[in-house]
Amino acid sequence: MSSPETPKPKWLSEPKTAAIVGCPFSGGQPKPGVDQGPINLVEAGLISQLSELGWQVKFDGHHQFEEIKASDDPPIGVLKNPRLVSRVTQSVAEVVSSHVKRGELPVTLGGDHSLAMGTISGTLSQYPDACVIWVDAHADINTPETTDSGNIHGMPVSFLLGLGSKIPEFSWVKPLLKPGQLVYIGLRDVDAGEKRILRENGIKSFSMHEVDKYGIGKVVEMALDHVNPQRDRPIHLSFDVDALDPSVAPSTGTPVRGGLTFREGHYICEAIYETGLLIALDLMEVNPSLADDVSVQQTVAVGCSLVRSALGEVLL
Ligand SMILES: NC(=[NH2+])NCCC[C@H](N)C(=O)O
Ligand SMILES: [Mn+2]
Ligand SMILES: [Mn+2]
Repeated sequence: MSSPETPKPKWLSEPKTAAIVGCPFSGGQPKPGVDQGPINLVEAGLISQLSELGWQVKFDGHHQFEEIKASDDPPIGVLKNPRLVSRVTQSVAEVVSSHVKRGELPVTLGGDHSLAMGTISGTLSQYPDACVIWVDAHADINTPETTDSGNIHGMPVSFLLGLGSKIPEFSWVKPLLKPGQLVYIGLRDVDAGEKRILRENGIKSFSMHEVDKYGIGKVVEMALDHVNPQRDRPIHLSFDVDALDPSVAPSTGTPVRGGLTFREGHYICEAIYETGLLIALDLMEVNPSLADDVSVQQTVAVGCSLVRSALGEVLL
């Protein structure tokens, strides 16, 4: 493959360093267990796997988030666990920002996808014109007005874009993301209100329909052409493991059939690595308490291999 041609990353320091940000957090959705995702990914050997790829790996342990008792965190409107999600994602934003600032590549392991409110805020605070490639079955762009579930993992993108009513609890989230900086791949379960938001804001998305129609190679190229036409902007890749088909990654909270194959998921990561522009990576929504042991192992292994692909593992 093309490892010799991979451009030297302009934004990463030498020796190239990956900073693992383990986020055992489940407050953005109702199913327990997703907080164990990062613990399982690290136990499966992710750190040594990345070292073998030639990265210095920094891991300061999984983040300990302050706890807020459910009774102290009643819903704000329909938003569930709002204070907890706000405080956790704010602290994640600070950690990610400090790694990006030092030229380290933060690899944030979720945990649920509300965490991306923090990771992307952190990246954009250092590189305001970075682009975001969001790989997911879902658009996670509900506002407090459109959400049916009240689960904040279905809303981080709208907060980052500054859409919807302003919730004082989340006033730390600055609307740093502009619609043209964002592109989706893998969508197939998008709520009616979200479809309207995507349309009204002209947000580019490649659903599974386009993946079927054009093939993943062309889709990634078109996605990059949209957010990064000159291939000169840093990239934040936010990968929700439920983008993969449930037959590939069964242990996740909101599986949707008809997803990316094993290779399509890895191809996205490989192609983004090849740009030499990746500065931050999220791997979210691995939930080891859902499904049987074999499925859990399979999902954790796929999670590790997606991260390896994004950090330069090649087939040949
Ligand atoms: N990160 C995820 N898995 N999000 C699923 C979101 C599902 C649904 N659209 C909601 O807003 O509740
Ligand atoms: Mn999802
Ligand atoms: Mn998601």
